[in-house]
Amino acid sequence: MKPRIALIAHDKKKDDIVTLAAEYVDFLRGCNLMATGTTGGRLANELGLTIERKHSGPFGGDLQIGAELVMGHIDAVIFLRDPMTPQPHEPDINALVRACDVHNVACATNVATAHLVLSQLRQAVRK
Ligand SMILES: O=C(CO)COP(=O)(O)O
Repeated sequence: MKPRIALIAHDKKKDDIVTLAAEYVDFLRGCNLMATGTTGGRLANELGLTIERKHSGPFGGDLQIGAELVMGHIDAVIFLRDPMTPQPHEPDINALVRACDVHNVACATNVATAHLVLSQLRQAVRK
């Protein structure tokens, strides 16, 4: 079965998520991808990935992805948060990360962990 991966990045981390996704683009093309609105737009436009785009994060996109996760529709979350900038929708961000912990879904919140998660998933698909 195709891995189902959610991709999210705060504004100052969007270049990082595009760079990260570019490194795994062949693998990601074979996944079912979901993203918050602006992140998904960049990944689609710049890498040609097919992604189900939810609302932008501050408008409920994190919550929409959280709801999908709670329903068992997501295998891993790559969520490059910006720890240096306050976000207006901090409760939504915390809700999504908490839902990952409640449901034991892998959640990478920085690039180093994202590499570990993506390379492991890619390896599992190759087997
Ligand atoms: O704010 C976000 C996550 O909390 C990301 O939303 P966008 O991808 O729409 O910028």
